[in-house]
Amino acid sequence: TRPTQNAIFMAERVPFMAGNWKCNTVLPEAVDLAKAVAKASEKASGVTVAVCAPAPFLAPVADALKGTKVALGGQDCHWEAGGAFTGAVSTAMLKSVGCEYVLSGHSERRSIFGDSDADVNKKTLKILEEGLKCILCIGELKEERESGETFNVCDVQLTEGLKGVSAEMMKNVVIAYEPVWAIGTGLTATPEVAQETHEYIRKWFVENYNQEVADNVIIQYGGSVNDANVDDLMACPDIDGALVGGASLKAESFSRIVNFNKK
Ligand SMILES: O=C[C@H](O)COP(=O)(O)O
Repeated sequence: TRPTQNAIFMAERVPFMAGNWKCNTVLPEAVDLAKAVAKASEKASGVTVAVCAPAPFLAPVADALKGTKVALGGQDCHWEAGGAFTGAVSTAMLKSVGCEYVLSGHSERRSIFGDSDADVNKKTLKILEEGLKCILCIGELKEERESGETFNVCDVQLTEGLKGVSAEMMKNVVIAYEPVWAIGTGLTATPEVAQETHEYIRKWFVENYNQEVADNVIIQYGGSVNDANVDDLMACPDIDGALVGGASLKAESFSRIVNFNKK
């Protein structure tokens, strides 16, 4: 565990590694991958592990993960409880198949499927209302980084995404900082660049919530995390885990990520 600097609350943030399989795998591959992740996680101590599987495979993946330490997550949800919303997945559905986590505001949902900050907020609130944990994804585009807008983008996405989320509710929220220019590109942010934004995000929680929330909130980094860069990223004081896309599809790589070397 990694103690934070504030001695008053003695917060200890347990590193959290989540694989986001996105729109990949077919059923047998998904089940095999889940089993491999479960096996790799057996020997990993002091780390929380989850996989966000494609919606059609959540139930069989849940079966494959039963009795293991790997939690299950959904990749997206609708903000309505249910009804005539063809193609949508409700939080009740996700809960009923054994999900503990749901992603909200992943950059691909924002950019490809048009999720606005208001939509992301509604999804976040619904996930929490359902009693699930929300991984709220934020991050800037390449142009925004180049024009010095990174912190401003994070501020807006946090402010809008967390509207109506109390300090108490924050116990069930994880933040995933994913600079969009680093997702699936092989262009990982350097540990220094990632740490700078993570530190900004943690301070944002001091200013907009309180020190206790800031000390306890898990902030994952996402964007081309792999077996070669995970140790350096995890050595940064404000990086508490990773949201992993491509490398989570390879059992060997994700296994190495889950069993990162603590520096
Ligand atoms: O949700 C995961 C992120 O989008 C990162 O994807 P990536 O590891 O393939 O860059």
